Amino acid sequence: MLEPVRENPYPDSYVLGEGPELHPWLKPALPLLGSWHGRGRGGYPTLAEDFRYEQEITFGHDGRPFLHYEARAWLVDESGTVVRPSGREVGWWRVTAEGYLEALIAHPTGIVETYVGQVSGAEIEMATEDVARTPLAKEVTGSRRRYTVHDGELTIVQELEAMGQPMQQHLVAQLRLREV
Ligand code: HEM
Repeated sequence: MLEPVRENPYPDSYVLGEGPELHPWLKPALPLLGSWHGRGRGGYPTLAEDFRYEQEITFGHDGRPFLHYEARAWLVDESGTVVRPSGREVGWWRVTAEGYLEALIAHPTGIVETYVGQVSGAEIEMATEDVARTPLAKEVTGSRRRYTVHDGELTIVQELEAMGQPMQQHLVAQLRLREV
């Protein structure tokens, strides 16, 4: 018989003041903490049509100087009716005292991106250092992201260099913090 195992003593926290104390290096990224929910629009020159989506994003921490990140999106039509699941990604955002940021983001589409960027005030900018792809993945060669928190709203603009196209916008979304 196996000994009973205790509960994980280091659960992630998504709310400031609950769970482990926030690592001081994460202070610049503090506005991101929590669970966000909102809507976006996207398109790309290789696609026949633009699209709309809804998205939920969570940023949590376990007291160490990195954020656990997860984002899930699903397509909706013009009237807001749910169409099907879409982009999904998980990762780690590593932040230093100076607000330097390194992120690792993995996609179920066979792509892993590493980013470097900067957290300054309520704005985060990052660009890919590397994009690794499995043999079946689509050709993505680079990406840039900007996250801005203003008046309780998180705006995300994402540019993509893929399918032989130059870097240009694929996604823009606005989200609000959701109580957990
Ligand atoms: C909110 C997240 C995202 C949503 C809602 C989204 C949505 C879409 C949609 C609807 C398409 C058209 C094909 C289809 O119907 O599935 C598409 C294509 C594509 N997306 Fe995204 N996407 C997201 C994130 C990403 C990310 C993070 C990347 C890169 C890592 C990416 C790269 C691509 C590529 C390469 C294509 C294919 C273009 C082509 O086949 O010509 N997408 N996306």
